[in-house]
Amino acid sequence: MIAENREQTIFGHVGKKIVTDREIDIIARIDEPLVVVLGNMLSEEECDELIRLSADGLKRSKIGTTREENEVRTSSSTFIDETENVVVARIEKRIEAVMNIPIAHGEGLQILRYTPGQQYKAHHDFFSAKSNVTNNRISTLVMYLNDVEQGGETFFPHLNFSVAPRKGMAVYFEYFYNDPALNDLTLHGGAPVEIGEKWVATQWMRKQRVR
Ligand SMILES: O=C(O)CCC(=O)C(=O)O
Ligand SMILES: [Fe+2]
Repeated sequence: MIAENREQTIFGHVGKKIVTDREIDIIARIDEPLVVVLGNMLSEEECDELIRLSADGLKRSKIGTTREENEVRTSSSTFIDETENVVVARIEKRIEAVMNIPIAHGEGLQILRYTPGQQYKAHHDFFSAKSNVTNNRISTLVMYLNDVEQGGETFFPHLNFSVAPRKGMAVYFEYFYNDPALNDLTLHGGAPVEIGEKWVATQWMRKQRVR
């Protein structure tokens, strides 16, 4: 498809950098659906702080609206609700700038921890039409909080694309296109961790504010 015919995106950044309180690098992008690999999203200290804050709250992940334990995602997860924390507040400001949406549209940062063998099978982050969710998700930022020795890539099977986790880096994608086929192409998952652990922080944004 030629550029002029592209659908409008939420992420408005062009060029090599996004200047926030940090200079974030735009390392790679696929244009439709938009998938962007970002460098220097978080400092090492910020990654460590998010892991530290979540350590107490981690429990086996619950997914979907039924909150049943499920084999689609075998990692442990917790939501960070410490919005008072200065590090969390600073990161949320930066996320707003990168995702180009007020943080009030966000569900709160979710921290996931995968141990060897754990994975998140291919899924969409938006809820299907038949789920009757009115305020659906529209975009995702997955931030890598540590280096994984082997495995744990975020993969997009329809795009033949995958991102290897690297501490401080992130992958952004959006699925608010008029053309449902483009949204469907954002199918993605977290490949099984083979050696080491994998920690990520995910921010999902909704069409309307939630807080
Ligand atoms: O762990 C990953 O690489 C992907 C995480 C993910 O898909 C999500 O949190 O929605
Ligand atoms: Fe996801």
